[in-house]
Amino acid sequence: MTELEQKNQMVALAASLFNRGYSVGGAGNLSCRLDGGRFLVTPTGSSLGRLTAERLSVLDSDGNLLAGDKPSKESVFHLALYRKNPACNAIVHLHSTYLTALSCLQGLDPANALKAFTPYYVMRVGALPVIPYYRPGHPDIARELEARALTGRAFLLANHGVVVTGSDLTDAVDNTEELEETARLHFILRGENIRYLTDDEVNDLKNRGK
Ligand SMILES: O=C(CO)COP(=O)(O)O
Ligand SMILES: [Zn+2]
Repeated sequence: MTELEQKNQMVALAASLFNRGYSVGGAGNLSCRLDGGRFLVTPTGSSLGRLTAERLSVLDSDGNLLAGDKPSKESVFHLALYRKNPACNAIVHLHSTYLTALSCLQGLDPANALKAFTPYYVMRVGALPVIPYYRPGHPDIARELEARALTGRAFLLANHGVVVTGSDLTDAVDNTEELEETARLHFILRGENIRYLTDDEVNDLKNRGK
């Protein structure tokens, strides 16, 4: 894909998320790797529904702005995840409704906030570790994510939202949609007697991939 195609893809996927209610206002940010060790990040304060290719931020690996508007205040944690995990090529951060609701609950298992009850959750995400609360843009979010970068594909930011990685931007978006749907089902099924997948069933899915 050319750089312009990557930019146009980010604009289109962000608009698709916005138009289906996965983000509201100026919340959330997306990023992906570009060639030459550079990164494409959504500008700070921008609505995911109204991005333009020319204004997307292009950063070097130290976070210096090479082109476009001022980058997301969360670009520090995006860059930390890329630095630590070479398999991560794209990141989606959202305040989507059901995952954010989940992030506000007391007593979540810090190792996994969502126990598996459907196969696609296991195949795309697997587990959802919880990062303690820090204000948006706080540098310690990057430190916490970096420490867990190799242990999973998605992370719940307490009282804030979610961070989801992928092998490319469409993969990261697909992982995010699957995860948000799983959180929605979690709330729909609250109070019901759920049959969770067994450890054997989960391991069988992990060995097969997507
Ligand atoms: O979700 C956000 C902060 O956590 C949005 O911040 P930015 O507008 O700087 O990307
Ligand atoms: Zn946020």
